[in-house]
Parts: sequence; structure tokens; C-alpha cells
Amino acid sequence: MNDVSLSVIDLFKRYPGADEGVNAVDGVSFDVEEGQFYTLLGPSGCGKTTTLRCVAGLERTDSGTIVLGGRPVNQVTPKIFVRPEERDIGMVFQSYAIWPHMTVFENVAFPLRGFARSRKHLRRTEINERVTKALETVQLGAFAERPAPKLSGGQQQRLALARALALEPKLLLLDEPLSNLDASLRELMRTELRRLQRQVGVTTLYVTHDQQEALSMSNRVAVMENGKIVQAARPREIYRRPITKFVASFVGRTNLMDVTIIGKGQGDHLRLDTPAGVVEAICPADIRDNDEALLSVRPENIQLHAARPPEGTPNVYPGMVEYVLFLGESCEYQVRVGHQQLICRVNPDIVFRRRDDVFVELPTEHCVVVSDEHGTTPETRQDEEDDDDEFETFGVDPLSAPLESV
Ligand SMILES: Nc1ncnc2c1ncn2[C@@H]1O[C@H](COP(=O)(O)OP(=O)(O)OP(=O)(O)O)[C@@H](O)[C@H]1O
Repeated sequence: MNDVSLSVIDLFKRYPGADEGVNAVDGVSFDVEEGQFYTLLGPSGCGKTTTLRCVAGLERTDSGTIVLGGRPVNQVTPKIFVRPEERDIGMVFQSYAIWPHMTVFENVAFPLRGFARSRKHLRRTEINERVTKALETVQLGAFAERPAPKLSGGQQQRLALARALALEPKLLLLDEPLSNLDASLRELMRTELRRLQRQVGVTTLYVTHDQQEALSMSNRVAVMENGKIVQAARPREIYRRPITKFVASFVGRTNLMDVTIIGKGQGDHLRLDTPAGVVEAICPADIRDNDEALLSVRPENIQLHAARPPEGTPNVYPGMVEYVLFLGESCEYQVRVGHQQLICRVNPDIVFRRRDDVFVELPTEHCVVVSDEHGTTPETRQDEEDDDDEFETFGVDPLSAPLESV
């Protein structure tokens, strides 16, 4: 197991307001290992930014402990509060906060001079070296003397990153840094940001409401709802094995069905009564006794057949196509099965029409029982087999990102 770089333990932060105020962060705990890219993902208002700001020291917490690189920086008893500028962190926010009257070089050098005044003495040559190195890392070396406003959006984003990296922080905090970019640049910068983070090796806490960003960039994703972490796991697990209805529907699209558990199926599968018929499904142990359970099946995991699949294929049901949407790379069908409507996304070469009779197959490994609970805080799952880098497994060559166009 790697060293833990950041530990957040039972963090609470309440803002005063009407009635009882707002529990912005409601008992949040998580660990980020050295060099990891850890993402807090959730809808607007779920407490991501407040958590990040508490880690940065920009907010006083009501209770909870924050340990950075083995050193408590926030604690209630005995009281510890380390000021933001003494926490060894670099930050990049949604608005890059580039200083428009300075050159690219000056934008990176300025905080180092302030830094030198506050505690560590950095000589002019050391500042120059750090700035040059940071600008080269983000491939802005050639732009050092350019006025900062004369950079493109993607370049400004990289400048903000260089400024944070030049501080050589123990922890990099990124709050929705891509959300001001247009869609195609955002996609490019996603790869680029992750490449830089790996290259520099800096432990990173990232905040976003964008599930694709979270899934594609992170080693670990913590999904937040109402100030709590509801599930924390590797991206693949979050997507394939959501544990609550909220996670299943916030991270990607899914079909949800009411279920009643009627018995054991093959292996550790369960047999469920659903409006589509009896379904054999995977059911996490902690949901087995839960009355409020639902079945989640992702649209792309459903298979449609013109003829009945071979005898013994589990979870096959006759259905009728209600509508078809051609989406280019796939086709979306709404199919009625028993009392249930299912959305299916299949290869566009498979052509069914409205009112066609079809056979719908719900592969057991993709039928996942989820709870309907909200705001519980289950144990963070540390996966046994820990390849720890979804980025590589998705087959992206991190060094091939075309920077010139950014
Ligand atoms: N300074 C403040 N005073 C009062 N309430 C606040 C303050 N800052 C945040 N809140 C409230 O705390 C809750 C969590 O806010 P926070 O900004 O952490 O959420 P978020 O998940 O980062 O949302 P977003 O993605 O919209 O930034 C929200 O209900 C918000 O309205």
C-alpha cells in the first residue's frame, strides 16, 4: 500500500442560513494516496467545493481532522489550524485567475516571490529555474514573454496549472478547472491534465460535476450527495457496480426497476421479481436485506435479438419496440417488456422497427441490485486487484496529446 498523502476524517461544515442552516459537508472521510488522482464527483450543491476549501484551509471546519503528508493541518482537539499558505498546496480554480497585466512568466513567478516573503527564501535564480521548468512542463516555454491575456483558453488553463506546480506543492487542488472551456477543448485538456499529473507525480484532489471527466481521469472517484460520500471506488467499479440508485443514475444512464427478492439463483446471484419478469441478478451483501432495493441495468448492456436465444440463456424476455432513435454510433430503442419500459443502446447495424417483436436479454453480470438509500456513508472500497490506473486501461496514449492545437 502506498503512503497516504491526504487524510480527511469525519469532516463537518455547516453554513449559517435560514432555519437550521446548511450542512454543506456532513461527515466526510477519505484518504488520497501519494501520487493518486482522486476526484470528488457530484451534482451542484453536494459539498464538493466546500470539502476542497476545507482541505485548502480557506474554510474553518466545524469538526474533523485533515492530515496532509502526515502532518495534521486541521484538528479540533487539541486545536490545530494551519494557514492556507503554509499547507504546501497548489490550487487551480474554474476561473484561472490569471493576472492580465503580467506576462506568462510573471504570472508564474509572482506567487513564488510572495512565497519567498512569507516563509521560504527563494533566490532569484531559483525562482527563474522553477518558472522555466513549470512552463516547460505545460509546454508554454515559448510563450514566457507573451502578455497572459493573449493566450488561448486552453493555454491559460495550462498557465494556471504551471503557476500551481511551480510552488512544488505536496497536494494539487483542482476545482472544475475545465468547465470554462468549450466541449472539444475540454476533452483534449482532460487527457493533457492527466498526462501532466502523472508526469509530475503530484497527489491531486479534483472536483467536478462531470461524470466523464471523473471516470476518465481518476484513480479513485468519490460520489457525493447531500454533503456525504455515498460511494468511493475505482471508476470502473463506480460505473459497473453502483451501490445506490443515486450513483447508478448520476454516473451514466440506467434502467431502474422495482424489485422483490424471491430467492437464490445460481452461485451468489439472487432471483428477483420485477415488472419485466423474474430476473437473476448480482446483489451486494449489504443490500440483500434492504426493502428499498431496485434493479439497475445500463442501456448499453441490454441485448436485443430477433429470434429467441438458445435454451438456458438467463434473463430473456419477449418484448415489443416502442420507439427507435438513430444516434449515429448507436441506436436507442425503447422496448416494452411486461409492465416495464427499457431503454436499450445497441449497435446501429441491428435494425428493428417500431412495433417489432423482439427478445430482450439482460445479461446477469450487468443486472445489479442497488439500494434506494440516500446519504449513507458506506466504507470506502479498496479493491483487491488494484491496477490503479484506469487511464491506461482505456488505451489512451498519454504522451500523444496534440498540444499545439490547445
Ligand atoms: N459561503 C456560503 N454560505 C452559505 N452557504 C454556502 C456557502 N458556500 C456554499 N454554501 C452551501 O453549501 C452547500 C454546498 O456547496 P458547495 O459549493 O460545496 O457545493 P458544490 O458541490 O461544490 O456545488 P457546485 O458544483 O455548484 O459548486 C450548498 O447548499 C451551498 O449553497
